Amino acid sequence: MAPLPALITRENFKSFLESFDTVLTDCDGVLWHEDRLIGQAHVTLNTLQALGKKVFFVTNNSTKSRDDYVEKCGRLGFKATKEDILSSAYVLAQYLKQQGFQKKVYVMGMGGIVKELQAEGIQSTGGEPEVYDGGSLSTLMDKMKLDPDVGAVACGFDPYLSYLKVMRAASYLERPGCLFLATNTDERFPVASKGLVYPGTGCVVRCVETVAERPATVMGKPSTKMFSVIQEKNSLDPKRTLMIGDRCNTDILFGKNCGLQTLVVLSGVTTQADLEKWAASDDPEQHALLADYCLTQLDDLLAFLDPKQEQC
Ligand SMILES: C[C@H](OP(=O)(O)O)C(=O)O
Ligand SMILES: [Mg+2]
Repeated sequence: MAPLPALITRENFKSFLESFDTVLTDCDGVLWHEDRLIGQAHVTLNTLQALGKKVFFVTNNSTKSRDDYVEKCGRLGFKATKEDILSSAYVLAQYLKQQGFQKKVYVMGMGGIVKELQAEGIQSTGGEPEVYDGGSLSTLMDKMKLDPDVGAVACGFDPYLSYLKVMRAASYLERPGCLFLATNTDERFPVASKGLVYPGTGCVVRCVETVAERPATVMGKPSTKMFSVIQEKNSLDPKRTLMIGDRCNTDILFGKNCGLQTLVVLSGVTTQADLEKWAASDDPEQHALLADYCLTQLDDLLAFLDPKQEQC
């Protein structure tokens, strides 16, 4: 057994608010679902910023560049500069920069990865559809040409996942020293409608890992790399930093791996039933998924915050 996350109430709100200086907030499932704002998440963060809290946006979503996220945040009413945004695509490009990587990257993913690599002067190939045309495997082998300059494979969310792309990635990974990087391994996107399930980046990464017979190095949450990149330009006190997320095996685990306070919201993938299952378990790995605090959704805080910052 383990204690459930504490609900934030009028009684404990003041001590909660005074316990942190910085917020790291997840995006999909906390702030928005694709392009749809979740409640008044923007008013909540803007109010916290007006109270002097520093806010960083930390997303495993590699489909967009930081510039794209600055535009999205502005459009949805959030206050964010490029320096406030950490995406898994940005962390991947920083990782290769720190490795002094000079070759080319084969990208299974979208524009976010390509743009962040370009920003660091790193060349890439891939990033577009490659569809199997029904030919024999030997025909495929004859037709497939590999780029001699590729020295790394980067797997991100790729809606054009295909047999040929997995074949290409795994073939590059046969090369001695070829790096194998993944932006994240989230199993699903936190968008559920009409009983449909939206596969996340995890299916792309696990597919290539299976064929390559080797694990990828994961850049996004729960890895602490995202926090290390923030700390290169800031000196945050982990104990006075709050991580807010909707997925416990990435966001909350990331917060715990970095020594942060953690708050889970139930507006994304995690449900109250999940929390009760993990709390009732005897498995320490399930206990590790339990956050310090819980809210149904982020803007529940507005019940205690006055958007005009007149504290109750
Ligand atoms: C859903 C997740 O994005 P995040 O919740 O980290 O913003 C992802 O892109 O797989
Ligand atoms: Mg999320």
